[in-house]
Amino acid sequence: MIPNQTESTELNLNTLGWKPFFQQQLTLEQWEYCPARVTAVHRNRVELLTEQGSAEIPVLPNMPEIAVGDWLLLDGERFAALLERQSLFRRKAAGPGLSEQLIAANVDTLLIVSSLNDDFNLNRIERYLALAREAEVEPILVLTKADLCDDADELTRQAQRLDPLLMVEAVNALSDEVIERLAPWCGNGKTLALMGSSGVGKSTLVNTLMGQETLATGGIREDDSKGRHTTTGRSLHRMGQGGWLLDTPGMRELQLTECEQGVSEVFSEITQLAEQCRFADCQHDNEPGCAVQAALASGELDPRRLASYRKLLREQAHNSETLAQRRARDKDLGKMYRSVQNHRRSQKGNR
Ligand SMILES: Nc1nc2c(ncn2[C@@H]2O[C@H](COP(=O)(O)OP(=O)(O)OP(=O)(O)O)[C@@H](O)[C@H]2O)c(=O)[nH]1
Ligand SMILES: [Zn+2]
Repeated sequence: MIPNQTESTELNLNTLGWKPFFQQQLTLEQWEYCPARVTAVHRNRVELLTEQGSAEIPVLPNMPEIAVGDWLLLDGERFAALLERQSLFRRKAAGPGLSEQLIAANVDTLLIVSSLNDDFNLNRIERYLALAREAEVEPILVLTKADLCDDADELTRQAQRLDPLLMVEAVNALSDEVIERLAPWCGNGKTLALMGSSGVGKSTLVNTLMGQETLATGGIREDDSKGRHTTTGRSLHRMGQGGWLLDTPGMRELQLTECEQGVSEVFSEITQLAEQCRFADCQHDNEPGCAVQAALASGELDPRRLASYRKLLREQAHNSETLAQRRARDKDLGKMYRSVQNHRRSQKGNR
């Protein structure tokens, strides 16, 4: 594969998103290997970027499952190791097989995109926040269509109340001002992903953030020889300011699976109250000594928050059920194999 000119001249480990977290994982002998960032995962090959430019390796049966954004080590042109991930988005795979699907690895920041028109919905924002927390990625809330909204300030305040530490940016996604507002998360080596429902302005944001670089690197879409738009296989795109935009269809429509921890973190005030309930298994309905009900009664806790918390817990439980069941089965099977092996070993020993 011929390396793209722009890329090969600008790429180094820092611009690719390499961090001390990855460096620290290397064993002495691995210092000789070449670190490579995964830009696309296909059924039988993985596309990569190294300091030397684009590369490709085949997917072999003995390799671990690889996600876009992963860091690999190459021994020459061969896969040598997958480095531990700093963050990971995953979901239950579609179809009859109940396996997990890796969506995106080593994302630094998740842009939660929500528009300030009819789409504005605190419960939905909370769902995305739970996904970000579960994946251990810093969320930034981007409220689009500020130019079309009369009460942008009030809605921004409502969103900010979800979490005083959350970065909230109300923007016009069509304007270049966005580039400056989001610059802290788009710089050299930073990896960004975005999530949000249909029509909120995700593509618009992507186009604005990609800027001229879209043309320089091939970007999200390329014209084929007949002038038609074709989507390239690559899911990791260089932004105008040097960062990377990780954009896969799976990322945009991620569901809550096995997200209990993430949900608890987003609703930390409820989790903390629940610890003060008299009964450890309190359902916060009519039990005596329920701190959650007491906080509702005193006005300290917003009833919307409790309803949203319960809904998200139910949702994630429903989506995870089959996965959890499958895991339990695997565990039982593992136990059986081990006990059979132990039995065989002890029989051999007796001979
Ligand atoms: N005035 C204004 N229009 C916007 C803004 N953001 C998006 N739009 C418009 O809203 C429409 C939908 O935006 P898209 O970027 O296609 O939305 P999307 O989230 O990518 O939608 P899907 O592709 O369905 O997921 C387009 O017509 C945009 O031009 C904004 O901040 N201000
Ligand atoms: Zn309670």
